Amino acid sequence: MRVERVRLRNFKCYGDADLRLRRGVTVVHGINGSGKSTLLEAVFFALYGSSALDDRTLDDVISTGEEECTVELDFHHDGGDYRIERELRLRGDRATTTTCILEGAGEPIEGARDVERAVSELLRMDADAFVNCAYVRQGEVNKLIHASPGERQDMIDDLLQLGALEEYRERASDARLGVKSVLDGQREVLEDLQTQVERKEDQDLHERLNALESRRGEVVSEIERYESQREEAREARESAADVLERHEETREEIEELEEEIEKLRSKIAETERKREEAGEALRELKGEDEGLADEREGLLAEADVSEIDLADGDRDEETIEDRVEELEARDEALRDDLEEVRVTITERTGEIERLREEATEYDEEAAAAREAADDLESRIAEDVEAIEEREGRVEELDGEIESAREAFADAPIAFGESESRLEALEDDREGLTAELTELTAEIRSVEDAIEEGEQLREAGKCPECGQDVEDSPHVDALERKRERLAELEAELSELEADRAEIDERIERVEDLVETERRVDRLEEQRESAARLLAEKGETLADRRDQRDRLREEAEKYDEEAADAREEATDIESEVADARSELGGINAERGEVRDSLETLRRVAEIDSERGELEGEIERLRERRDDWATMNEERREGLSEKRERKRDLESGFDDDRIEQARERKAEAEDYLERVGEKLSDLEDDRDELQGAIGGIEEKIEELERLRERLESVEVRCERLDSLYEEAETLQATYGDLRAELRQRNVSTLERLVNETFDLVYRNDSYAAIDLDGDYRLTIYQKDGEPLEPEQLSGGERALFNLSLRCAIYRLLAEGVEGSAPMPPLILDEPTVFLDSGHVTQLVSLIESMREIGVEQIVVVSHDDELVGAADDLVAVEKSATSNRSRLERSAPSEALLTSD
Ligand SMILES: Nc1ncnc2c1ncn2[C@@H]1O[C@H](COP(=O)(O)OP(=O)(O)OP(=O)(O)O)[C@@H](O)[C@H]1O
Ligand SMILES: [Zn+2]
Repeated sequence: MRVERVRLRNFKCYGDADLRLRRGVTVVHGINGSGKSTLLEAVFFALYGSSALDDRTLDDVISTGEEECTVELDFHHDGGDYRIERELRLRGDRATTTTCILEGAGEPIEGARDVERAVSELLRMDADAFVNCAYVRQGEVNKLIHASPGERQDMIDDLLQLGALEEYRERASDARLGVKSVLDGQREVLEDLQTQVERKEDQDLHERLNALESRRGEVVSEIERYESQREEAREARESAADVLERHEETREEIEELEEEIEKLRSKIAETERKREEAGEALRELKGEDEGLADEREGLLAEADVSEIDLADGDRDEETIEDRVEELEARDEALRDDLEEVRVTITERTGEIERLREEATEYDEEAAAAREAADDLESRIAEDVEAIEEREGRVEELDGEIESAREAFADAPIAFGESESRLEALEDDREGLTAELTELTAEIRSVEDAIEEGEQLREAGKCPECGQDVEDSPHVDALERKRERLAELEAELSELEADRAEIDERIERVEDLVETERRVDRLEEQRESAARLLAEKGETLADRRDQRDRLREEAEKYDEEAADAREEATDIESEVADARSELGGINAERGEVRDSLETLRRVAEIDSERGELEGEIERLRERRDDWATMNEERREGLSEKRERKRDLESGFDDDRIEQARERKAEAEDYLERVGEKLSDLEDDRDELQGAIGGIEEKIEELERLRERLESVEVRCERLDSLYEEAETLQATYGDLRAELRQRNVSTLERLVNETFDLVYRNDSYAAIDLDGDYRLTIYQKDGEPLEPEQLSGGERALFNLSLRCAIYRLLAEGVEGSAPMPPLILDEPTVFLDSGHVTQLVSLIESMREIGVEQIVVVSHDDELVGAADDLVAVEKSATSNRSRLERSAPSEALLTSD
């Protein structure tokens, strides 16, 4: 067998992992707790399910915090490819297997139990055998050595398939013991039956039976005798009783007859009385009928129903009914007409009222229109007045404007120019004022110069340059300055005259400006007055139109009112007609109703008379019946009287006395014989019981004999069965011992060879394996050692050697070869020093050589790592706490050596 691929999801510490394994040695390494062992466990779990979990449960397998987990395993075995898939799911806090399927040769197998059985058969190993042989779990390296010889024997026997023979031997032994216990039971039964038969045979049952039967015969014949006598006595008593009874009957009959005769007589009298009463009633009824006939005649005479023939005696009901129906129909029709006319009157009257109201409304409307027109008329007069007044105002304003404009007639400027003229004049005046100021200043400076010059002249100096005057060129300058002053003063007065003139003109122009503004204001006033005038004019025209329209409307309303009144009058005459029609209809209806009443009464009388006739007829019939009845009764009465006479004549008192005596005698005898008989019957029943008891005992004896015979036969058969089982058991035992002996010697040889290979240079000479798989190790000096006495490392190697030997035995085949499982070792080097690790490596090598296709080892050891064909690194992510797998080849050299 070879694992090809393991896929895990949520299996313990694995989230998602997928690992392909190859032939050869694969070493799985990684730090503590990274998930190495879990990987191997997963393979084991895939194959055997919960059997691989020891005392743990399925929910331990699912990663904590997850709900489900899957394990898939692909493997190759004995030429075929197989695949197992398991899926677990948490339900509450318990996990269950939801999918378990084994696919490979043939139909897929489903269900945990069937898959486990199939895998055990396929690998020839159940879960126990797998951990004893193929899978060395962590810390279990010494398992095979620590096991007791018995356990070891079981393990190895199972591996070599010898277990089955032991099982068969045990089954044969169970069968033998089963047969034995049945046989013992049957023998006890046999003995018991034999003593019972003997005891019964000693009791003389048949003789006792004969004696009892002859006594029973005697008692029975005596009973018969008494019974026949009793029968005779009974007959005698019966015949006497008969006579007495008949006598009693006759007496009773006579009494009965007397009673009946009395009863008949009173009934006849009663019926006769009823007949008379009926005659009286008949007479009364006839009188009533005659009265009704008279009434009918009277009614018909006074009623005017001549169109039909209703003479007395001709009581044609149908004719009357037809007539009544006819009249009712007429009444109905009249009622409808009446209703119609009434409705017409009501409607028409309503119409008249409505029309009159309408006329009044028209009158009101006309009055309102006239009033509105009059209103308008007075407003029109007011308007005319206002227009005239406004026209006067406009004229007034025109005059004012005209007179204001006249001011410009002799003015130098035209209307509208005054403002600009005023501005120009003011500019001129400003210019003149500036010239004047300048001139005044000049005059002042000339006057100053003249004054200075005069002072200098008085001092004899030149007024111009201060030199002596005589020689000064400036002596004449003073004179010129005086001339200049005169010139300037003349100029000044001229300018002052100009300014006075301009001032005067400004004053005049300012007046004109004022006039212009006034004209403007007046013109504005005039314009607004004219506009108002025009508006008034328009309003006046509108009002006149409206007034005319209102007057026209008033006239139209008058006409409408007149029309409505006329129509109302017309309808009034219609209503009067309808009222007279109503009177006519009512009168006719009264007549019809009277006729109807008469006819109905006639019909009533007819039906009453019909009833009376019926009653009269019935009474007559009953009277006749009563008469017949009484006749019959009278006949019965005479018969009964005759019968009574006959019976009274046949009485005989002596015979009756005799019969009484005989009856008393018979009764006395019967009493005595009854007692005797019951005693005898008791005797007989007792005898019968005793006979029954003995007969039963005889039958039981027969049955016991039969059973005894059959139990004897069964015991014989069980004896031979027991012998067969004994032989079978011995055969299986012998076969197993023989096979085991053969295996043991082979195994011993193989263990020695393997151990030799590992411990070649050490101090051990040989290993001895006896028939019960007891292991003994011999040192070189010939001393024996128990395996437990070896050192830890030695024990580990020894154990592996033993496993290796078992593999080789499997490989060489006991009964044909079995394909070998992979060797799976979890931390096998724990107890080994480096020298022995080397030996372990060579042991592994030798396993490969004998044909173990696949070896998977969990180890930290460098040497083992070095010897691997494939390396699988396991590491756990610190963040997700999930393990991860990575496969790598250790070196090219190792790969090529594969
Ligand atoms: N159901 C589970 N869900 C999650 N983690 C689990 C579950 N069961 C066990 N583990 C964890 O799996 C981890 C791996 O255990 P495993 O025995 O495979 O480690 P290892 O690599 O063989 O370590 P060592 O070298 O110590 O033998 C442990 O840390 C354990 O806590
Ligand atoms: Zn001078």
